[in-house]
Amino acid sequence: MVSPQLVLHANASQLAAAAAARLVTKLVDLQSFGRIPSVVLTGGTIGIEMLASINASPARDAIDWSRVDFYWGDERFVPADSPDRNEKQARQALLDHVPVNPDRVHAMASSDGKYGDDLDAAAAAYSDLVDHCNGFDITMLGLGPDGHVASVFPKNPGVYETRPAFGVRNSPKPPPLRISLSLPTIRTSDEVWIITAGSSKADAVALALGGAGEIAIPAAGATGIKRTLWMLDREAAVRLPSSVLRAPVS
Ligand SMILES: O=C(O)[C@H](O)[C@@H](O)[C@H](O)[C@H](O)COP(=O)(O)O
Repeated sequence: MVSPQLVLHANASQLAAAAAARLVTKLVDLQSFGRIPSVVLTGGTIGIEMLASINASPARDAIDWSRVDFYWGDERFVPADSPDRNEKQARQALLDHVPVNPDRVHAMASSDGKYGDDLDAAAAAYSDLVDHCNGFDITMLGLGPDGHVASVFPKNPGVYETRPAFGVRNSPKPPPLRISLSLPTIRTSDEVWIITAGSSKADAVALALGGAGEIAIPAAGATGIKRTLWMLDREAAVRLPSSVLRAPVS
């Protein structure tokens, strides 16, 4: 397992802009080799701000958006038009403003979609979809103050999940019903980027990078095959020992 790489930024808006620039560059690079990149998007404040930053970037149109496969790390199991939907927020921030191929936007079902309110059927369908894609190029994740990534919460049954995707009930973070990729599936990604800002995340960052196990801190188990990249702002990094803070702050 590759050791995590740490990049620090001065504040949340610089972090979102830097993550956006990094994703644009990565997608252009992968497409220059004739690849159709598969990217796992995240919900959450920074995750959506990053997408909006891509949309505002002049480099946005350097990407052939019709040749990118989009997945989600998790989704709230609510009606499609709910403002809580990660998909809706991602579309508003970026996906509805670029010429994506609708067949390559692989959203997790909503509670008023094809599977109705059957959370387990909706999760099983996403499991089947993910089973047939051979891993991801980049999985982006936000981080909760409790160390959750996607909707894998500490000491919750989800930390033991081995299915590609699963239903979450009683999520500690509202809304209660969700679909999430499991940690083993996140680990099929070539690169995992954990992008987080703010002092409320500092303890979780320090525990995840300080050797905590994934049952207590699921972020500790969010690793990529080739790269695990932690992109932080100063506040989220404040509990890290100086020995870890080798990366220059931008
Ligand atoms: O659906 C979700 O809620 C997210 O996927 C979740 O994993 C999020 O990324 C973290 O909770 C961080 O969220 P914030 O950046 O808003 O704190």
